Amino acid sequence: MSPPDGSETVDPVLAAERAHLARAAECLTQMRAAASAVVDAGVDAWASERLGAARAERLRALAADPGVPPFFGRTDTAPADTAPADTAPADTAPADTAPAGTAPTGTAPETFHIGRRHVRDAAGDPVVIDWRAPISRPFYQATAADPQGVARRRRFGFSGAELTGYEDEVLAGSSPAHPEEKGEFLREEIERPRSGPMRDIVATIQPDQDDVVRAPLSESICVQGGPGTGKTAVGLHRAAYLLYTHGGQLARTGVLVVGPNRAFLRYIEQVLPTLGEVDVEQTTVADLTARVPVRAVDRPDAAVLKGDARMAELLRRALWGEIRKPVDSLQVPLDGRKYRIPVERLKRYVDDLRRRGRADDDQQVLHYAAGRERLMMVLAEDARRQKEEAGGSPGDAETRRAARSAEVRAFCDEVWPAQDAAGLLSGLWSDADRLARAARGLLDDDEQALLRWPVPPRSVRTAPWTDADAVLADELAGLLERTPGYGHVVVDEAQDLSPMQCRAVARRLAAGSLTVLGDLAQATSPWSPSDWRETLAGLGRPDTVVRPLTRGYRVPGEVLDFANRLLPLVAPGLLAATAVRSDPGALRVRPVAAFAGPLVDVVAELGTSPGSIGVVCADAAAAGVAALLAGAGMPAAVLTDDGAETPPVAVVPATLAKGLEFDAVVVVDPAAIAAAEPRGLHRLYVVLTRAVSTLVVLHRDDLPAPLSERVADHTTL
Ligand SMILES: Nc1ncnc2c1ncn2[C@@H]1O[C@H](COP(=O)(O)OP(=O)(O)OP(=O)(O)O)[C@@H](O)[C@H]1O
Repeated sequence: MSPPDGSETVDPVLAAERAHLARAAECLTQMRAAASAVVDAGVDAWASERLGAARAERLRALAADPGVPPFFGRTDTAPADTAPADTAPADTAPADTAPAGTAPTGTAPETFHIGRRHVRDAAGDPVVIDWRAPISRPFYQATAADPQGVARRRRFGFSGAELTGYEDEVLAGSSPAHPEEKGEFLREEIERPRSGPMRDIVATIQPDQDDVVRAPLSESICVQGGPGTGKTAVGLHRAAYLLYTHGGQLARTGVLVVGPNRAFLRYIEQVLPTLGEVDVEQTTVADLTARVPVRAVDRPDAAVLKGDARMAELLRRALWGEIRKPVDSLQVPLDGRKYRIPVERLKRYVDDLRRRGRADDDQQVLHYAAGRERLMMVLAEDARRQKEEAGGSPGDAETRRAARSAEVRAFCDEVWPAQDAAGLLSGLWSDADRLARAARGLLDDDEQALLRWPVPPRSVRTAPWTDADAVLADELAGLLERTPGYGHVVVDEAQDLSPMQCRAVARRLAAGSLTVLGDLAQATSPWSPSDWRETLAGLGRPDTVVRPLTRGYRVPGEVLDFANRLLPLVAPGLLAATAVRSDPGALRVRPVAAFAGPLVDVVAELGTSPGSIGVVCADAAAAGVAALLAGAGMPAAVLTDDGAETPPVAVVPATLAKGLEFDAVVVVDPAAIAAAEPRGLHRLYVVLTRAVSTLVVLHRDDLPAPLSERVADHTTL
């Protein structure tokens, strides 16, 4: 490590790097001034508005957060046989013109400072290279065995915006890095106390993570990774990378990030803006499918059934079953006369269109609502043909009028009635015969009974809609009309998606690609798969390659090993993640006679160290735990799923803990967490893997079997 800031000796390297930092900040200020000074002279109002929006966008992208330094790393290239000079940073070379992905060798040494965004000087020469540019890749990928043209990699340490130190790794033409230096920055970065939302990991992305981040846009990827292996971080950085690399294409089609709940979204939502990407839509499946006002909760067996893939066929039948066979001929008015279409021809028209609604490809299929419109036009065109055959020449406007005529409308209302998703679903749940027709051969009588409302609601709006109903209404909406798709979708905690939720995400995919993130060992929903095939097929990308991430960054080894004892029970055969850090004091397992006193003591003690605190307990206990801690004068409150701010001491209902992390975690009554739901051990596995620095487990009852072995080793309180 370099001398810390304020040491007696003035390190010339540090001084030179600080000068470069100041220069980069100055150049960024100039870039911002130049962007805001552009005027839209000589353009019309529309173009001016567009340019204004583009400029605002560019200004937002350039807005420097004073806490975020313009660069975090540097690579020095050198001719293959030349050792790097340990001197001040040379002026950066025109890095953008270097060959993609490799630093040049056999040429004069070059220096590239790597930062969150590109910074150039007044002459247009790069001062900082965007981390996503091809030339930045060796910063993440180079090793002593494969230096990729990099002679030395330098990582910078900051305190706020002030550059306080650096760590060098000599890669080419020399021995590997000094062992005591390598990895220090990674450890410090991980252990920096959390005081708010999730941070980006752009300075320390690891090679296996970088492979996922930079995979081509055309490639759909499924990342299976144990707790804290960086799946969420990698998915978000991939979104940022793709937007940088395929900006034009993705600006049109968009990128969507789907997370499990609003508490999780709130935790991750700042990562992409910090990386300069403000236009990514981040949402939950519930918000994506909010087609009906949810005001009720399904019985567990009903929820399971409503998430089942059979529901897709049931709904398809229910909707297309609304179409009736024409029973009589039709008179279509055109230009003052009526033209008769015989019933056989009407049947053929309807059948042809109905067949086109069966195609599997959502992009090719004729959607129900479009089919109705099409039928109106087909009928009007039939009349037009008849008139032409009789020597007339009706125009387009007349034909369109015929398509809208009362006669044609009445016919379509009868034969191909207009539908809306909520109304149709309400009809199914209220009308046993209608449901039975759609469910024939798919669901037995008991299953149908599970779906029906005991009392028909007074109106569609006030019906007892549930989350699972919303997903079904979204499926129907997707049959009625084409759902707009995104160019790339990142879906997190995907192991929990029901088959019907998978379909809802797949509908948003259009022709785009997918990044699926998840961990089968953390699967807590009733649909949880034992391998990824089913989920990937449900998401419409069955050929997606599954890539493992196995290095655990969040959780210290002692804690991860403890939680991993559950793995043979929760996910037999799954490769366990191994922690990159170890801390013998990180795990404390403490048997207690009652929770109240020890809990208050432990939280008070943890509160003396900086960082976030999460107290995780069974959902039913959360209010009581929060009241207890608040009563003892602590800033504790229950974490909610409405996206509200996380309290300083967050009392986390176990079912909300997924995806979250805290510097210190207290797990209260693990036996109650495990007993609270059918996949309670999976939930416990999630809960035990949320701590970055310290995990305290308070238990009154025996711990689940694999956890109680040798547990005395960790009983330190
Ligand atoms: N390369 C890295 N450098 C620094 N920190 C990292 C790195 N990779 C992951 N982390 C940190 O480790 C923690 C866990 O990452 P993340 O939440 O993305 O993991 P995950 O695999 O999604 O976990 P889980 O499945 O348990 O929710 C985060 O604080 C993240 O910032």
